[in-house]
Amino acid sequence: DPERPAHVDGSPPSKIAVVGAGIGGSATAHFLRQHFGPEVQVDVFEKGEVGGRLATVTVNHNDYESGGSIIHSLNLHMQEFLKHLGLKYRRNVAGKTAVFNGEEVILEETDWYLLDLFRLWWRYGISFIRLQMWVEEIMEKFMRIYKYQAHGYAFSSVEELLDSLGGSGFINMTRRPLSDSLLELGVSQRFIDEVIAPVMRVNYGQNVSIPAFIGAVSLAGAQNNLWAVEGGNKLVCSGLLKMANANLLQAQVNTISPVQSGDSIQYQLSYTTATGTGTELYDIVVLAAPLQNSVKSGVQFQGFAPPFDHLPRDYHSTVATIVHGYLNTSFFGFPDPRLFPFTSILTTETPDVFFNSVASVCPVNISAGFRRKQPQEAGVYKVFSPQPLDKSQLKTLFRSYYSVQVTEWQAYPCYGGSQGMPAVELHPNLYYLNGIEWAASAMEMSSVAAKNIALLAYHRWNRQTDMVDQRDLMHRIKTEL
Ligand SMILES: Cc1cc2nc3c(=O)[nH]c(=O)nc-3n(C[C@H](O)[C@H](O)[C@H](O)COP(=O)(O)OP(=O)(O)OC[C@H]3O[C@@H](n4cnc5c(N)ncnc54)[C@H](O)[C@@H]3O)c2cc1C
Ligand SMILES: CC(C)=CCC/C(C)=C/CC/C(C)=C/CSC[C@H](N)C(=O)O
Repeated sequence: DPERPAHVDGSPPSKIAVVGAGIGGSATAHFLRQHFGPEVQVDVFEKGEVGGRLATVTVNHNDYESGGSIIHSLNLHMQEFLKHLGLKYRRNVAGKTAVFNGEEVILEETDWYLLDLFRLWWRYGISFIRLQMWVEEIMEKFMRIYKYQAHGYAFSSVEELLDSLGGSGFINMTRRPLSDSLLELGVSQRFIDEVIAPVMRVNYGQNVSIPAFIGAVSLAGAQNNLWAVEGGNKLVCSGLLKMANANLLQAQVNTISPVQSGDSIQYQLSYTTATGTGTELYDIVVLAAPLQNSVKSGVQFQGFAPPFDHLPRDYHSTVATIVHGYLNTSFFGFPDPRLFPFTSILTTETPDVFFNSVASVCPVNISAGFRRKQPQEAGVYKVFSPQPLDKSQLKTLFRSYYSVQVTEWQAYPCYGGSQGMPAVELHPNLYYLNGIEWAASAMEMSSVAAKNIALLAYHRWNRQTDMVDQRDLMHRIKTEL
């Protein structure tokens, strides 16, 4: 690559910038430190709060997750972070889920696993077993990434990364509607409408025409082996920045422009802080914030055009409303709240249903002896909806309430369509992390992308082409010591 500056003398970079201190940017800072060593200066720019889409709100002296909340037991980067940081797991407190179609509860969990299985089989045939096997197989292939990354392999694009894990099957899954894949698998339309669609609504606020790959990730997020971080998931971000010995700059990056200096290229970042503006030069830059207009990162590129004709479609608005009050169980067909057995209600795709889900939520610090509130008591609930709830909608869901806190997120990509993934390499030493969200948006996906970019930046800097985009990695790593 003639454009790429040679660092054949082996000199390490002296300054690296990361834009964004969500889980993607914080994990990038951590992995960059691991790979480039203790000498390099790592500056992390954050215009808002450390954590980004990992955030909490306080209700009645307790904190609750308002953004990214659950982590899968096989999300190994997130697990590693916890171990390194000495943070603790917070397990999901068991509770029962039901599906509501706007008029009545059409599916409910019971206390008996066998009875639930029997009911599912009775209603949907063997759809749920087929589905479980499908998700397991995808998870198993996805987990190859940890081995590849442990061996130091990197990928120059999201497509290359997915291809190495699941071949063209994975790439096709990013382009094909979930419903088509499931019907082909033999999953019944009724199961799709009554189970799959409600899961897609609660997790990604979208319908079953989202691509099959993100659909599979969403289904993994509905399994029962989930956890969160005691004290709040955002603690991982602040912990990683500290462990990486990164300099956190409370500033909005406005422009990034390449500057030729001798044989090499550096990047000038211009930024705004609370007290003024500044510029700074870096050898390597990682952009760990979505670039779509609706997300308002505000970053402009000057002096070059990044290699996307146009960015894929926009981000999807999801509103998280945290209510402290009394659930109106009558609305779900249970006039006596003492007889309401559910902690989460999911909804089907029905025109009049104005919310995606409502669930009783636990605080991020669960003390010993914690118990969920009964529906006849005042409790804390999280409602996901595409639009902010108006007064009458709140009155429909709650008999009365003490407080309402609303967070409007530009939450995840608007999935669908067959656009490709945004590039990872925007310029020789300028990388973009959040393209991976177009395959699937989750904490672990940003962490996988962070490790990949740190490895890629390291190999590119040292011109180690044999560690990038290698084929047949399963076979190769078996033969490596
Ligand atoms: C409501 C909700 C629920 C979710 N639930 C889950 C879940 O249960 N499990 C799961 O795994 N995932 C979940 N997710 C998805 C998950 O939260 C995201 O995929 C993940 O947090 C993305 O992290 P990130 O660091 O890549 O991006 P972000 O968290 O968006 O971080 C980007 C950061 O960059 C900063 N920034 C932007 N522009 C600039 C600039 N110009 N200069 C400086 N800083 C800038 C932003 O302020 C932000 O802090 C959920 C998301 C939402 C919104
Ligand atoms: C990346 C892989 C392989 C698995 C991740 C599975 C996972 C944890 C998916 C979560 C998806 C997601 C965006 C959930 C949002 S809503 C979460 C929860 N129901 C809530 O109430 O906040």
